[in-house]
Order: sequence, then C-alpha cells, then structure tokens
Amino acid sequence: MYQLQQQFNEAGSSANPASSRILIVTAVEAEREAVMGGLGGDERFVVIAGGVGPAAVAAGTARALAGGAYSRVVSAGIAGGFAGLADIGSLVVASRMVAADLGSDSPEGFISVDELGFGSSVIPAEDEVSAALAGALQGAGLAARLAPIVTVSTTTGTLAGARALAARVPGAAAEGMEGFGVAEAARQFGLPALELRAISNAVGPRDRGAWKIGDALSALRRASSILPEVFFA
Ligand SMILES: O=C(O)c1cccc(C(=O)CC[C@H]2O[C@@H](n3cnc4c(=O)[nH]cnc43)[C@H](O)[C@@H]2O)c1
Repeated sequence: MYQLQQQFNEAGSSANPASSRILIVTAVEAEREAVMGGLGGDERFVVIAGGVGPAAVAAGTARALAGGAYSRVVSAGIAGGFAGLADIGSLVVASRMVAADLGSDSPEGFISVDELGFGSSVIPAEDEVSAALAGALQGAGLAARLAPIVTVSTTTGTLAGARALAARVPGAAAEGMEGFGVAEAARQFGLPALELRAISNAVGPRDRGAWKIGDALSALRRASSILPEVFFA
C-alpha cells in the first residue's frame, strides 16, 4: 500500500514538473458547463465531470491526473448549506475537506477513521489560495465564506442528521458528495486541492422540490469567472 502510494507520488511529481494547468472536477455535466461558462474558454483550466460520490470522483480525478500535468485540483459543484452558515445561492470555499461518514457507527456514537487508526478523514485545503479565493469572491460582491465542507456518501435528509453532522464537524458550512474524494486523489499525486461549492438546498429534511439548482449553477458560473485572477494573478 505504502509502495503504491510512493509510486503515485513519484509519478505525480516527475510527470507534472512545472505545469500551471489546473484540473477542476465537478460531479455532473450541468456543473461542468457552469464552470466552463464562467471560465470563458480559458485553456489554463481543464474541467471534467468525474461522477457523483467520493468513489466515482476519486477514480475519475486519478485517471485525469495520470493522463496530464497539473499544478492543483479543484472540486467544484453544488451542495447543501448548513442553516445559518450558507444560504441558497451563496458560495462556500473549503478550509478543509472532511469525509464526515468515514468511520464506524457504534452504540456510543460515530467513531471516525482517525480514531479507529485507519487513516485520516480530513484533508486540509490549500490554505492561502482558498482564503484568497473566498476574499476575491466577497470582493466581487458574492456571498461567500471559508469553512469546512463535509463529504458524505448519503446526503443528509433529516433535521437530526443535520444536527449530528454539525456537531461532528464544528463550523461545517456545506455538504457535498465529492470534495474529499477529489482531494484524496490529488493528495496521492502530491498535489494541493481546493473545494468550491454553490448552495442549492439546505442540509436537513429532504425536499428535492425546494432545491434551487438554477440559482446554484448561476452562482457557480459567476464564481468560476473569478478563478483565473485568483490562480494566475
Ligand atoms: O437535476 C439537475 O439539473 C442537476 C443539475 C446539477 C446537479 C445536480 C445534482 O443532483 C448533483 C448532485 C450533487 O449535488 C451535491 N449536493 C447538492 N446538495 C447536496 C446535499 O444536500 N448534500 C450532499 N450533496 C449535495 C452532491 O455533491 C452531488 O454530487 C442535478
């Protein structure tokens, strides 16, 4: 396992010497189109739809990284927002990507993979760049915050679930299904990762009809138009 990781890291650093291209990974095509629309054909970015959920998107990200040279990786898409922290149509930039359901349930409660001693459920985001991105979004008049973003395999669908998750990851502002998967693939290639999410719905009781996907995709498109000045200023 360690050897495999070393090979990935070596492949990552030797195959990607001085590339400044940035890989952006969404889950689905509609998100990819929103990001592409904001970037306006900027060829310094490659945008792929890597699939829904941490496993599919990690595999898709790793496949893309194995086939090209990149300087960093961004997970982008729509997400649920935690009440009082991220309203529909607003943006969240991850301070860290947290695999919030990676661990074990028990009669005493959830035990994270960290506590179990099997690895880490937290990947820090590229911090200065993430802070700069959040600041640039705010400077452009967009509602944006820098906060932990959780990744789950099952979207939260109850108030009790939302409360439990908020207690497990204090300060978490958004819930998606891919950020940690993208970040883990990037980590294994020795690359920094960021996550940018536009809020389409509230984390809590499931109400698919209330999702404002159009608003979130518009916000994602506007946010994406700011990426070049943040990454290549
Ligand atoms: O139906 C559509 O037109 C459509 C357009 C863009 C995206 C979708 C999706 O359903 C994407 C699924 C994607 O959304 C993220 N997401 C959104 N809200 C939540 C949430 O409350 N909890 C977790 N994940 C959420 C997630 O990352 C999925 O990959 C549909």
